[in-house]
Amino acid sequence: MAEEKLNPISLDDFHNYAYKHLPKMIYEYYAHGANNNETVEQNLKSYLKYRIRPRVMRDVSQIDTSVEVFGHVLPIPIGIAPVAMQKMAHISGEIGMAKGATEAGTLMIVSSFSTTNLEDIVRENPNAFLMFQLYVRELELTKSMIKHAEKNGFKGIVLTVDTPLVGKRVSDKKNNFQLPKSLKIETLEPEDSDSDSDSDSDDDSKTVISNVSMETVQSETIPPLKENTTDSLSHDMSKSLTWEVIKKLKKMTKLPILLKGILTEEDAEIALEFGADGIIVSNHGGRQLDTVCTTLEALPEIAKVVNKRIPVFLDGGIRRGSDVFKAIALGADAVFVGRPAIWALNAMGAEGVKKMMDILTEEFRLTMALAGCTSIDQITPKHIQHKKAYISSKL
Ligand SMILES: Cc1cc2nc3c(=O)[nH]c(=O)nc-3n(C[C@H](O)[C@H](O)[C@H](O)COP(=O)(O)O)c2cc1C
Ligand SMILES: CCCCC(=O)C(=O)O
Repeated sequence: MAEEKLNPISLDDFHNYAYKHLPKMIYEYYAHGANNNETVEQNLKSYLKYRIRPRVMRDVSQIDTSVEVFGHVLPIPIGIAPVAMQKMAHISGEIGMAKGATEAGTLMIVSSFSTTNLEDIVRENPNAFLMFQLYVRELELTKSMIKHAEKNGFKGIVLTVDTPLVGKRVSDKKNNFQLPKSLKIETLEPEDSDSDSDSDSDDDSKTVISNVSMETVQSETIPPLKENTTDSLSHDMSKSLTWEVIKKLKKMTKLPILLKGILTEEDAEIALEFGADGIIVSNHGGRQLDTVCTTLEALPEIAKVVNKRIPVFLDGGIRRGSDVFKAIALGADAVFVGRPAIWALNAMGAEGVKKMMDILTEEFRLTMALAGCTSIDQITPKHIQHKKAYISSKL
């Protein structure tokens, strides 16, 4: 019997679909996090700890949800976070994701674990607004990945700073997670041509970008690349990153460099000192260190210390328009979604991604209207309150 076409009303509908249709190993790779999944759950729950303080009688007949991000006006303050290996979710993979994002008019960050090469993503989506997520590896490969992104018109480099080692992914170990053999990480091949590897004469091709020699890294009990487990796929990611890397990256590219995975005001301050162009407050969707603070909890101290000097974004647990509203009220310039985009891609390909963004946008627009805000800059900390403030000590 032909299956009925999904008619999603909320983001949960895409998730339910993916839960039913994806093989367990793939579903759990996408859905789960590190250790007990505590942070995965708390990321979601933290939005419910805040109540909206709506203002009324404000003529909300016209609502402007647009926002400017690095000189690009986006119709909505919601982009797509980098998620690895998207062809496991849908045959169209990163091409379908970029198509859905572009049709929604928004930005997609392509993972450096992309199962589609950058040329193909861009050829199929010439108008896409794309940034490239970087895991630092050996110097020449890192440089070549950045040049490759530049050559393909990417508009920013998103350096992930929370993954010197991959978190303990219990489900992946139980399921013996492997990228299916028919798929490949397409972004890890060094450029065959014009990587201007000899442009910086002080570079040593044997060095990882962060002081440790590649030979040292190889000798640190790194398993040979026989399998496509997350551990083997990540075997050459730098474990010795320090802040100095930002200076090195800035010499390699003029593109804005955003740091993804900042959770404290101390690190936000250092990020500014080292010239970061943007911060993404992220705990990697709960996949790295379990029981860290949720991103909504971390946001206010970071927004305060940054004080609008560079944009501050947030990802983690955004599932409803009211979540977007709360993150903006606490200081985010815009937010990103990870898993919801994967579930939507799985259910309906590019069309699903566009539909998911439309649903989230409509919920966000409605939240703005019912809270009395007609533009993003009208959303302030006064529009939300921690629920504790409403609960008397007797309750
Ligand atoms: C399956 C999966 C793969 C991910 N892959 C990457 C990645 O390659 N690089 C990265 O920086 N973050 C990666 N992330 C983290 C996301 O960019 C983002 O921080 C997180 O998914 C946000 O939480 P959400 O899924 O609740 O929206 C991944 C997340 C998931 C769920
Ligand atoms: C080795 C990491 C793989 C991609 C990733 O960042 C994730 O699965 O969270």
